[in-house]
Amino acid sequence: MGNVKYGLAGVLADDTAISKVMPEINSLTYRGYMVQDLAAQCRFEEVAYLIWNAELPTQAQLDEFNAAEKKERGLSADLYKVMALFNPSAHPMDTLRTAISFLGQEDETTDDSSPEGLMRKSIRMYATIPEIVAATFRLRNGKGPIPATKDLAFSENFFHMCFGKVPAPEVVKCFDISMTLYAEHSFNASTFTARTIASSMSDIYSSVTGAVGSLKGPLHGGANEAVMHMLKEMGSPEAAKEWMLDALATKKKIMGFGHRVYRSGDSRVPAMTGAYKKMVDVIGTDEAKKYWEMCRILDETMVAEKGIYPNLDFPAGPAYYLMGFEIPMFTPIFVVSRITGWTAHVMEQLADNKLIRPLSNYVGVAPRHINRV
Ligand SMILES: CC(=O)SCCNC(=O)CCNC(=O)[C@H](O)C(C)(C)COP(=O)(O)OP(=O)(O)OC[C@H]1O[C@@H](n2cnc3c(N)ncnc32)[C@H](O)[C@@H]1OP(=O)(O)O
Ligand SMILES: O=C([O-])CC(=O)C(=O)O
Repeated sequence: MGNVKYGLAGVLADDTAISKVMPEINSLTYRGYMVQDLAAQCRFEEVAYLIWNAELPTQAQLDEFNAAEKKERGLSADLYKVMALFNPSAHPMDTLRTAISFLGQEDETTDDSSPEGLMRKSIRMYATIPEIVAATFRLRNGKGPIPATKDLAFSENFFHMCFGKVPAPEVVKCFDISMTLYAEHSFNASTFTARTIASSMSDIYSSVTGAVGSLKGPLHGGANEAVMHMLKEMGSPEAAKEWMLDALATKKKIMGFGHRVYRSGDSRVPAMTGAYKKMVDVIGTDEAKKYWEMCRILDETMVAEKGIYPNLDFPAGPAYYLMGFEIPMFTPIFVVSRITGWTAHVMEQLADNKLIRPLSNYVGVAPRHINRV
């Protein structure tokens, strides 16, 4: 109605120099670098540095950055106590949201929004969120947390904290690529949530806590879990095409397909699918081949029937499953990466802040009086 842009579709809400989604050249750039190049040639730590500092690091800068991350590691005894009280059947996104909120209230500098203060808290969350997610994974399975080790790089350390060992290089590479691809994506719903919260001059932990709540939804980050539930429901490659045709006939949304900005394919999907395929070949089990084949059939059928392409959540979901993560851990793993983009946007918002407060188009009853006298 009128000038309302429902879902803010097509609205330019602010400027950003962090990333650019470029459907016209089927790419996405972080600080000007093509995400495909970053995925192929850089480790996630370098990408995190780039997102925050606008340039790729020299070796000396990277060493300093990694040392700063390692220094911020470690969860407090109080946070472990709180985590032990969580409802064991709660979704890990709910417990992660609460844990990040807890990090905020225990930080004496929460309200320091100087550039240095914001960067320190961003690095603190980048260091501690993987620990929270890994500890959650183990506690859910009746096992004690495994502390981080300073000898391993970011992705290897995450596997170590989850499983007590590091898998084959192709598996680690696939995970590291997923971290790079998930790190940042302009004004998606969770990032916009983070910026909106920051715009009232609230603190960065509040922004991230709100962003976690937004990412959880199945139309956004929660889709990587929904994809895997869908694959399990259909069960086999033989059933995949029929399942999808039935779903489309009954107007069901197919999880992991479609995107608000990309209309002819998500630029991150080829890099993620390539890494997923290499991992399938190395693992080589019937189960790995089965899910790969199901994905191939679903992709082919959806494009042929509706002209709708997979988004990053489509290959990422089964890739995480194959790495050994249970389904409710997939969206928290997305957070391990997206903390970089969210916090970069909070810093950008606060560097030149204007309160985010759009108008609404009122469609309720016309003005009226109470006539009690
Ligand atoms: C990391 C990420 O967050 S990526 C996104 C992850 N989310 C998903 O995978 C959930 C499934 N996908 C969707 O729900 C949607 O594609 C969204 C939410 C991502 C984008 O939604 P919008 O930009 O609002 O697109 P919209 O819903 O208007 O879709 C346009 C048309 O394509 C159809 N469509 C879009 N996605 C799908 C889908 N996954 N399955 C079936 N039909 C779809 C819509 O029904 C609509 O059809 P219509 O014009 O006949 O009504
Ligand atoms: O951009 C979006 O709307 C959703 C998305 O792909 C992301 O956040 O990575």
